[in-house]
Amino acid sequence: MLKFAVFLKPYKKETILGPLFKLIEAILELLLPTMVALMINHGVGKGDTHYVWQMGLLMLLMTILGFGSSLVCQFYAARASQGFGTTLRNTMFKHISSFSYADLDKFGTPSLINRITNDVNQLQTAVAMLIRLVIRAPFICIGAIIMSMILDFRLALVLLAATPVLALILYVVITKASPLYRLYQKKLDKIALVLSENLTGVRVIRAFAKRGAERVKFNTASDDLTQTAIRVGRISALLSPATLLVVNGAIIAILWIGGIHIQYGSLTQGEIIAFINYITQILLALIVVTNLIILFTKAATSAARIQEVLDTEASISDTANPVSLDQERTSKTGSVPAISFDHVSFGYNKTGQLALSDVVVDIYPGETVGIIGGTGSGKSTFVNLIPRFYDAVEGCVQVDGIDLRHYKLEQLRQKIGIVPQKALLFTGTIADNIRWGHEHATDEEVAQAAAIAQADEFISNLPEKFNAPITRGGLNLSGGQKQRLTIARAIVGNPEILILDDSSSALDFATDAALRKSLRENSTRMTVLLVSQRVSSVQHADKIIVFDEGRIVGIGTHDQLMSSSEVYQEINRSQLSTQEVDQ
Ligand SMILES: Nc1ncnc2c1ncn2[C@@H]1O[C@H](COP(=O)(O)OP(=O)(O)OP(=O)(O)O)[C@@H](O)[C@H]1O
Repeated sequence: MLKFAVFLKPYKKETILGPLFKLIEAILELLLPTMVALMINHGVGKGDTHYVWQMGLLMLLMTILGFGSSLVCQFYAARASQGFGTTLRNTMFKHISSFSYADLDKFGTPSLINRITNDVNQLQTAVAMLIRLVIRAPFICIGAIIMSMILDFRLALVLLAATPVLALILYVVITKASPLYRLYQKKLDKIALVLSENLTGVRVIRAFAKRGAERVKFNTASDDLTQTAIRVGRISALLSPATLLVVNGAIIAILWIGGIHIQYGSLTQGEIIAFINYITQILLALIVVTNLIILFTKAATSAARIQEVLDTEASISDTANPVSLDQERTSKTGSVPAISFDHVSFGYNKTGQLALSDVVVDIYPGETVGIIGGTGSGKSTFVNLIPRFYDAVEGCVQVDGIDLRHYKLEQLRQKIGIVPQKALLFTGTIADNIRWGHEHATDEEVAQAAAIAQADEFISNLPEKFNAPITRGGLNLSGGQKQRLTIARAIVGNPEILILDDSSSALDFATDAALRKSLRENSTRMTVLLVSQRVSSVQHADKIIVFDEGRIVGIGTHDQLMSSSEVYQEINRSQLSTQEVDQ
């Protein structure tokens, strides 16, 4: 947890002054029982009302001063802990943003959300408690023991004897509770996963009448979490009563021994009352300490989960010596392929099955290439390697004759416009969303991109046209409208390579054909990769790559493949009527 101290650096003042003010309060609190003893022995005992008033007033002043110090400490603690939480959250967010797809897959989105919210909150609370109580509680414990020793050393020994028993209880509880806290956080991740799947897939769940089954799934995950929480609670709940038992046992022993001392006149009544006050202070401080220990055990689990994220180096990052623009320009001359796959293999799981095996293909500048194959045959994986969303396990992928790993990621991705399979838009206007592809695009460029993407017609029917708002994720648009906007977003920046990953699946045949025609006319210098399951979408491409079980099983034009590739013929036979092919 010490590693996180760096996030408190900007709050040095608060972290130092906060506990100091709490210390002032603790010192004042420690003096009170001795003052009560003096008041009883010298004031009440001797009937000196003036002395009683004097001491009473002094005690009142000390209480007010203590209260003020406590308030200042609370203020500093809130400032430092909130600032700590914000900086940590921002750092995590920045770090997670650099993650590759593979890194994101490793943690899973729900777990990352839990870590950046729940776990950071846990640490934030721990920081606030650290400033407020971590010095105060042990100080009160030790201070009260010292003050009791000053009052009567033999009686204080009873308190000291109770200490190892308390330490043993703490040790047992912490060793038992720690693994359970880790388990608890994992179960919380599971709940987040079920919840996010349910909320994002609510339409599908309803359409398939799966609400009952999903409710059972959620209840099971929720019960599982509850059971773990109860196990954690049972163990943690032992701590306070066990502490109370030991300390109350010590109080009984002190009262008994103290009574004997009073009989023999070696202890005054005021002293025994002060003694009991000190024991109560110790007891309260010990309860705080035990709760702090529970809190810090939880925080340690959260800290480990956060550290795991921060320690994960982005598996895809910029090279130390990226290619210069000059090198890039020189490499483009001659007959260098725009994209080249040289014996590339790739698997999502290092030990698992390969999603791409020994892929060899060259795609030349300006070519329109269709990519076709059955579901799960590796089409999306193939195109996802080009913007370096994933790195090849074997072989090498090149763009303009340069290994992808030698590009600056930003430089590489600026060359590529990608339309993902799942059309996702962001809150804002239609124009804002299209400008994601080119921040400084003029209104004309935005309109032109929309026209190429066949989106102009539906946009012109909207009252606010390009300023029409898009709600979260593009919920207020149809699937086809969203797809057309994502296409406009990809082409507005006039990329050198345009990848359309099955992005016309929600378009009708006429719109799909119009889109392809308009792309052909407006992207003569662009290299276009058209992933599709429909033969009609790719049949006019300069060449078509056929995938089957992660391997390329055919490359050629539609006519060549119709006579040479069995897989292509089979796809063609199985899915399309002659009219569709001819469109
Ligand atoms: N993120 C992932 N993690 C693990 N395996 C994956 C992941 N994405 C895809 N796969 C697996 O890789 C293989 C190829 O998937 P890919 O998405 O490339 O196929 P596809 O041809 O694009 O299919 P579709 O046309 O259905 O989109 C499949 O077996 C799939 O299960």
